[in-house]
Amino acid sequence: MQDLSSSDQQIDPDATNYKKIHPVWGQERNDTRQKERQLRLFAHIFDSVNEGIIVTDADKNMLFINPAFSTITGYSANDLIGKNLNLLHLGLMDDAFSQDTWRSINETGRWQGEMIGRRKNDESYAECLSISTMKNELGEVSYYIGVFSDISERKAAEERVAYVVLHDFLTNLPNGLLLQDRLAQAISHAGREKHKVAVMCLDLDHFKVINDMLGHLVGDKLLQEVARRISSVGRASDTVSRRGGDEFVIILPDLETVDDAAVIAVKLLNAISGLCMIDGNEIKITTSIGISIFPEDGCDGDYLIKYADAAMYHAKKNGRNNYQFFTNEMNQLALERMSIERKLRHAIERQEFCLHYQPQVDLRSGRIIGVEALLRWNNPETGMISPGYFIPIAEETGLIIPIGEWVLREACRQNSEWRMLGLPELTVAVNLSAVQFRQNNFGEMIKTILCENGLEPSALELEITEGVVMQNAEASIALLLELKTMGLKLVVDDFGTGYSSLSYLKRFPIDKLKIDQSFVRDIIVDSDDAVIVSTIINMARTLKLKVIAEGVETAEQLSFLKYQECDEIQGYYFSQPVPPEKINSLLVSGYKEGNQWLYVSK
Ligand SMILES: Nc1nc2c(ncn2[C@@H]2O[C@@H]3COP(=O)(O)O[C@H]4[C@@H](O)[C@H](n5cnc6c(=O)[nH]c(N)nc65)O[C@@H]4COP(=O)(O)O[C@H]3[C@H]2O)c(=O)[nH]1
Repeated sequence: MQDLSSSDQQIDPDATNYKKIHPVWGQERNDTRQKERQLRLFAHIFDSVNEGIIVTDADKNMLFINPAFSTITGYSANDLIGKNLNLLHLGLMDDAFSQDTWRSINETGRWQGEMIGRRKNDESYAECLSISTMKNELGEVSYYIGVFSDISERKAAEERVAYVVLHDFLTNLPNGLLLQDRLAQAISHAGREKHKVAVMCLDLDHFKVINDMLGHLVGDKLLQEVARRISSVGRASDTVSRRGGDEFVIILPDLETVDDAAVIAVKLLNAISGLCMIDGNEIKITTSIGISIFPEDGCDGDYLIKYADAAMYHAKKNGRNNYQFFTNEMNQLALERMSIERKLRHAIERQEFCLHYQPQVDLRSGRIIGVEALLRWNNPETGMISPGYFIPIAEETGLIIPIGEWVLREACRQNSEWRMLGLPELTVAVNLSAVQFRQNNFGEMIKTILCENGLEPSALELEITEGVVMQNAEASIALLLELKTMGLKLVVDDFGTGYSSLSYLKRFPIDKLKIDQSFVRDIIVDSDDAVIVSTIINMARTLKLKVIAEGVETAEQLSFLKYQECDEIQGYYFSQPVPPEKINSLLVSGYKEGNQWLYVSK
């Protein structure tokens, strides 16, 4: 114990003799010895604990410190004794603390809390401190006793955890959780100051394609570079956060006018759209931005983000690389989507779905050799709803899983019914969404459905769009192989719109390419499209794949495709998608009016 008041201790020379001669004094001597032992024990505790201990007099002049105090703070007893406490704990002695806390310590006799201390080398540290008083017989404070531990490491660990919980690991930007908190603060502050807050949702254009083509490592570096560019625009008080994927949300607090947000949006578009060099790849990226404004569009943070998201969606539809402010019309669209989603949840059980079938014709024989099943939704309140509208909603909400299974089951049931009627054998092609394609046990489900309907696998063709197959090409190859091994036929749909490389095409275990109708539409008037179509046909031939052209509407388109030796066609020229009973008659009579093109099935 470092006793700094230099109190002297008297040592008893022979306690035993004393006790023999003066029994009462002997008792007193015993008590004194016990007290001495106790004192030594307390001194030992004082010296050996890990907590720092400091004792001051009533004027806060330091009297004692223990060794742990020196270890933690770096101060020796000589540095401190006789000096005032304010030398050490600036926080402890500042105005606010002294007024409130010292009063409370004097009244209640104790206080505990966390504060920042300062070591001798001027480094600050976090400590957990408790102060108690020792009073005299008159109730006046004689000593203050402070006991504290250094909690800097624990605090740093807590701060690290809090940081990880609130930040995005890839870009170190605030994540969605911190964003919500900052947005709530920005709204309440702007509400008081009668200012505006802008919420911006940014989504990179075609990021998925870059990620797929150049790999995730490049994709990640690109996101880091974009995060850096976004953060370089605007003020320090703005919050730039990453919500996941290639989506960023920015909060601009305390704006005077809506125009200020437009100015920042333009700066962001420019900042992001410069060329990026990543691992030797020159990448040009653009972004689409949606903006909502507090208080004009609403006062609820979640809604403001949703509205900015809806506006961003609009910017994408508007040709990308632009910004859009949220409007009530967009709100209307968002509400409409929500209502469709609600209705879609009950469409299967309410038997509102049916399939129409569009014939696929072999150009050499002129026969219908297959049909494509196309989903139709007839809702009693809204009437017919186009699959182009509701399928994306079903995909986003996951409803495509039960709906897709219903389509597969119904298409196989219908095919089996046609065969039982003795009609020519057809393959039925069914469209698959990305979510279905990557669904667990998808192969098993198809096996069960085929088995239930007594169909061999070659009676079913699965159409998967080029974009879906290329999303994760290596994983797609494995999935396609599994389906191919089962004996199913596989078609790459909308071919030409994606970014398939020849090397991948060679490795995909597919049977057929379906040329997207956007190329077929203009083959007669647009020489570029004509070249694309004839190239795809030649490439398919080289790779020993069949090729089908969709969206054939005119005799001229048909002649061109025949001349290019395309294998199959599908389109309004021969037939629109029709209910199944119409297919029965087409299979039997199989002709097109005007006799320009005559098909017979048998
Ligand atoms: N202008 C023109 N259009 C033609 C012609 N021939 C066929 N079409 C239309 O083109 C679309 C072809 O289907 P898709 O590209 O797979 O595109 C489909 C497909 O992506 C999706 N879809 C339809 N049914 C299903 C389904 O059961 N599951 C999934 N996942 N998607 C489906 O919805 C999309 C739109 O389907 P639909 O509205 O039925 O539209 C169909 C069809 O009616 C033509 O000569 N000219």
